[in-house]
Amino acid sequence: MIGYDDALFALLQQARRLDAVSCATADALGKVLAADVVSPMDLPSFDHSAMDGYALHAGQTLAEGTEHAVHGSQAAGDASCNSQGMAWEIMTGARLPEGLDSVVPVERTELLARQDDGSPARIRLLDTLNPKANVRYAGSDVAKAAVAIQAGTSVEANHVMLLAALGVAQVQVVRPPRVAVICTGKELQADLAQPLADGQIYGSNGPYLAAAFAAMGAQVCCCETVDDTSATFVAAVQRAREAAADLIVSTGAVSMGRYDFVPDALLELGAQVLFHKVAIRPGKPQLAAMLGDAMVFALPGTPMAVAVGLRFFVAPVLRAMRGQVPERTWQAVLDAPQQAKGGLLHFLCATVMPGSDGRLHAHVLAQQQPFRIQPFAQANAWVLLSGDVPGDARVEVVGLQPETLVFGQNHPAGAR
Ligand SMILES: Nc1nc2c(c(=O)[nH]1)N[C@H]1C(S)=C(S)[C@@H](COP(=O)(O)OP(=O)(O)OC[C@H]3O[C@@H](n4cnc5c(N)ncnc54)[C@H](O)[C@@H]3O)O[C@H]1N2
Ligand code: MOO
Repeated sequence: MIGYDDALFALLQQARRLDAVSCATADALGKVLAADVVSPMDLPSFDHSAMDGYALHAGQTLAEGTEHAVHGSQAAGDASCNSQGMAWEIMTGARLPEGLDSVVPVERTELLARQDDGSPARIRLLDTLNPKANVRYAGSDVAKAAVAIQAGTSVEANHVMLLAALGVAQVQVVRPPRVAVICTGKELQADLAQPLADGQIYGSNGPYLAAAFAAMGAQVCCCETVDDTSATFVAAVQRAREAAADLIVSTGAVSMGRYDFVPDALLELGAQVLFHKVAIRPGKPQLAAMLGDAMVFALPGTPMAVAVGLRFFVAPVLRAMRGQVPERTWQAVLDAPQQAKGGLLHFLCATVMPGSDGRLHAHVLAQQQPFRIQPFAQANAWVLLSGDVPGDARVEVVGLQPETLVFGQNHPAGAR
């Protein structure tokens, strides 16, 4: 049976980079940059004041107590002007008059005389003033032609602020991957508004995958529930191919039972199987294949096998398809010993929080049979284990959702 690392390697070798498309900056949230954003201008674009006060030419330095005639006033939005070698009243954000190199805050001056219109005419410095004091220089944040944001960055609100400041109206982003979701099982009731018939269960894998893919910026082009026959599954796969799905993700019918037809159906369709069964828990019966250009993830139907398949197989492939570097894992200290069957990599739902010692601490949630969904709903992280470990051992952890680098706190404190 193939191990997790080899299975992931086989998948990543098949992952194709998605094309780039142009996108308005305002619509880029959650999309991944396909190319570096090169700054079209200096930011700030001109030298300006960081304080309300007076702009002066300090040269070397201006001594405390020196007096200066004030020639004019410069506010944010005013065009460039020549200082004519005198001091200027200046507002925060205003362009520095030519010939001046420093700003003294108004509260560090004494007003000695006013013009007839009440504007300042003469000031005295209460402190020594050094050149460059309280001036924000052009290009000191981002220089023109410098890389402002790197390709592979997932655009968040902080990036939108920088793009807007640079006047970047359009960015090149990776086109959203198209994903088809096919849930198998005649026991599944896909309509949550309907009562359950005898033997039925509500299908939770389909809504979960649709929500998780939407959160990952993928476009779910089909989401179908089919019965336990190969014919309906094959027809659904063909519809997914006609919809040009990049990924086809099925759940169920991939294990050892009489109705586990997915492996044979995929072979009949001409799929090239990359692996079937991986040394992990949960999710061992997982199968992955190539069907033409489409990657097929045939996940076991058990809900936690689906969650693991998405988090640890599909999500890394999506990152590679978008040109993103592999996600890193974090180290946390376990608060209690854990038993994990040797030879299998175990993925366990946990709450991970920073402790007062500055380290991350992981609490593995109780009752983690793969059919149980409640611990998943209470967790904020996954713990990776490959054998028995004592309490206080350091273990690898990742955020519960793909793309999360920090551990959210979207659960009540009582969940522990
Ligand atoms: N003899 C063996 N039996 C099983 C083995 C094995 O090695 N030998 N492996 C077990 C493991 S591990 C898993 S995981 C499951 C995987 O089975 P399938 O992929 O064939 O999945 P199903 O049998 O169709 O479903 C499993 C389970 O999940 C429920 N399910 C299915 N789809 C959904 C859905 N959309 N929403 C909610 N729940 C769903 C389904 O009703 C079953 O309870 O096989 C073990 N058996
Ligand atoms: O692979 Mo499983 O252990 O029932 O999810």
